[in-house]
Amino acid sequence: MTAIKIALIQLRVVDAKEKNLKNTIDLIRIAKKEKEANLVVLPECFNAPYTADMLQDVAEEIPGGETCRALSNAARDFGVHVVGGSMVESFGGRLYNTCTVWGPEGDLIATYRKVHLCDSSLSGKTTVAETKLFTPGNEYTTFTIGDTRIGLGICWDMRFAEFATAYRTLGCDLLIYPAVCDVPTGEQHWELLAKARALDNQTFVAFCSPARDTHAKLIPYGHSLVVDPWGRVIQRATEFQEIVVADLILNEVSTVRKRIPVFEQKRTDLYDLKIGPA
Ligand SMILES: O=C(O)CCC(=O)C(=O)O
Repeated sequence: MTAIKIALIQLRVVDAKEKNLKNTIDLIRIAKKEKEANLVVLPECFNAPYTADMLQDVAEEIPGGETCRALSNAARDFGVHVVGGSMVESFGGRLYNTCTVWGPEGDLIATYRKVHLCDSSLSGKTTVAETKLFTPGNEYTTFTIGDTRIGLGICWDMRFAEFATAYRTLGCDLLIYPAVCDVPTGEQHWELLAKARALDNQTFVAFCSPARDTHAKLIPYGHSLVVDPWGRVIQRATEFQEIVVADLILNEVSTVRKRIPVFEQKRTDLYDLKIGPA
C-alpha cells in the first residue's frame, strides 16, 4: 500500500493572479521538499479571490491557461501529486468551478467540475448565487495514488451526504474538498461536516480552505483539516496561511470498516443509492 502524506496549503489569496500563482508554487515546493508530502492540496478559487465580478477576468481554459501551466510545472519539478483546489474554467462559452489534478510527471490526471452549485445566504451575512454564474458538472471524479482511490468534491458538495457515500461505493478511501466557507458558517459547520462525511463513509476526509482575509468579500474561515475514518481530526490549521501535513495510515480504513460493518448491514431492501449520471 503506497503511504500518503497529504499537505493542505491554506493559501492567503490576494487580488493578483500572478502573486497567487507564485505563492502557490513556493508553498508546493516547501510541502514537498521540506515537509515531504506526496499529495499537495490547494483551496477552492486559489488563484483569485472568490467574487462574482472577477469570474470572467480570471477564467481560463483547461489545460491551456497559465494556471494549469504553473501547476503542471510545479507537480513535475517537485515530483508530487497536486490537487489544484479550484479555478474558474472557461469552456464553450460557459464557466465551471473546476478542480484539476496533476501527477508527479506534470500530467493532468483528472478534472472535476463542481456538481452542487451553491445558492445560499449561508449565515445570513454572506450571499452566494453560483447557479447564476456557473454551469454545474455532472460527473464524479476519482483518481488513484498507488492502490488508494480518492474522490473529489468542491465546497458546497461537502453538504451532500449521498454524494460522499457514492464515492465510498465507487471505492474511495479518501475524499478531498477544496472549499471556502464564511466565518460564522465555518464556526458552526466546518468540522462537523468533515467528521460526518468521514464517519458515515469510513474514509479519510480533507477540507482545504484559503487563509482568513478580513478584507475579502467572502471572508474564508480557514481551519483546513484532515479527519480519519474513525471521525477524529488528525490535523487542523489555524486561520492564517500555513501548510498542514498529515500521514494517512490507510490500514485504518479497513480496520474501521471491519469493526463497524455498516455498509454490509445496510437495508438496501428498504433504501438504496442509485449512482448516476442518469
Ligand atoms: O457550504 C458552505 O458553508 C459554503 C458553501 C459555499 O460558499 C460554496 O460552495 O461556494
